[in-house]
Amino acid sequence: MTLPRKDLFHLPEGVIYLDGNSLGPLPRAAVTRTAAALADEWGEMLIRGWNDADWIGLPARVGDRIGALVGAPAGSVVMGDTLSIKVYQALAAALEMRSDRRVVISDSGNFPTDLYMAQGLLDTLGRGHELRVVAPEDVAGALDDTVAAVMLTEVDYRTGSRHDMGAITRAAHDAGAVMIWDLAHSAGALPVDLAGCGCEFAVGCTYKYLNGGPGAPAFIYVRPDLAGTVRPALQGWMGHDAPFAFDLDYRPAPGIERMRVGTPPVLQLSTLEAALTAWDGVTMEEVRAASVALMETFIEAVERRCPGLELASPRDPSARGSQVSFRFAEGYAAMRALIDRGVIGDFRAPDIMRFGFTPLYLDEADVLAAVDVIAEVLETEAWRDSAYRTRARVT
Ligand SMILES: Cc1ncc(COP(=O)(O)O)c(C=O)c1O
Ligand SMILES: Nc1c(O)cccc1C(=O)C[C@H](N)C(=O)O
Repeated sequence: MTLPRKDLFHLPEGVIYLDGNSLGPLPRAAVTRTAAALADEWGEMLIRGWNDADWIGLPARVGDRIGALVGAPAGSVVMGDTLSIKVYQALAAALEMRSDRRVVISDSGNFPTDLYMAQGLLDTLGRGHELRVVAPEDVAGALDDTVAAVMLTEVDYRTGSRHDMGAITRAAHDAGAVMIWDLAHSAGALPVDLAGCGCEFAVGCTYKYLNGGPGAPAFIYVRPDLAGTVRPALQGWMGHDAPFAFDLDYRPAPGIERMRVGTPPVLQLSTLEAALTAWDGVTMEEVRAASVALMETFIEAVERRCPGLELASPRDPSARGSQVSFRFAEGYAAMRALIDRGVIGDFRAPDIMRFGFTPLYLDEADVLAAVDVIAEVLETEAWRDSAYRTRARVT
C-alpha cells in the first residue's frame, strides 16, 4: 500500500493542511454516502430507515471499524454522544468499580474538558472524591492504594508528547486502580493496542484523524470481560436491554451497547462510516512510519530555516504523537499569517504553533512547501500586520 491517498479526500486548492489533528478534511466517500443517507434513506425510507437502512445498527457497526484501528476486539466499542459525555460515562463506571477509594489521578497535559467533566462528576457524587492533577511525568509516582481511577489522554494536545500506555496501565493496575485512556489524539494517528494494554476503558473522538467531520460522534471502549457488568451512569433508553419493550425500569443491555445513551446521530454516523473506508488496506504501522518520516523532515527543515521557533514537542519520535509544536511568542499572529498564505495549522495559548501530520493526504513535498511559507512569514515578520492580531472566537 502506498501513501498518501490524496484522491480519497477533497483538499481545497492552494491549501497545505496541517490541522488534521483538530479537524480532518472531507473524504470524498463521505460526500456520496451522506447525500444518499439524506436523499435515499431519510428522504425515501422515512422512519423505515431504522430497519431498512439499519440506522439502529450504526453505533455498533462503526464502533467495530474504529475498534479495528485501536486494537480492540469486535463488540467492544460503541459510538455516540460527544467525547466529553464518554469521559463522564467511563469515569463514573470506573468509580463504581472502586467504591472504597476516593482519588482520581489525571495530568496537567490533559485536555480541559476531561478535567471539567471529572470535576462535575465528583461534585455530583458528593462522596468526598478528589481529582488530583499532577505533571505528566509524575503520574506513576502519584499512585497509591487510595487511587480509584487514572484518567489520561495518551497524546498531549499542546506538545504532542505521548504517555507509555502499557507502562502506565500496569502501574495503575499494580496500585489497584482502574485505567481510562482518552485516545482523541491517537485514534488514526498511531498504532494503539487496547486489548494488549489491558486498560478497562478508552474513549476518543472521530473528527480529528478519523475524518468524521465537525461534530462527529465519539466512541467508548469497555474491556470485554467488564462490558456485561459495568453500571452505566447515563441510563438512556438506547442502552436498555430491550429499548422497544418500553419497560418502566432500566435494565442494561448485556454488553457494550449499555454505553449507548439516546438516539444515535444517524447522518454523522453515516458520514463517518464512509470516511473510515479511507483506512481500508492500510495498516496503522504504515501510517505511523510515514508520519514519523514527515515529522522528522519538518523538524529538521524548520530548525534549520527558522531559528526563532523553539521545538515544544519531544525530539524522540517514539515519545511523540502525530503532531509537532513550536513555541513562538508571536505564535497566534504568525499562525494567522500562515493560514492567510494557505498553510493551515493552529495555535494553543500561550505560544504554541501546532502542526498535525496525516500521511493519508500529506506528502514530503507538502511539508517542504509548508516550511518555505513558515520561513517567509518569519523572515519578513509578516506576523506584525495588525490584521493578524484580533483573536477569533475559535482558535
Ligand atoms: C483529549 C480531548 N478530549 C476531549 C476533547 C473534546 O471533547 P468533545 O468532543 O466533547 O468536544 C478534545 C478536543 O476537542 C480532546 O483533545
Ligand atoms: N473539538 C473542537 C471544536 O469543536 C472546535 C475547535 C477545536 C476543537 C478541537 O478538537 C480542539 C482539540 N481537541 C485540541 O486539541 O485543541
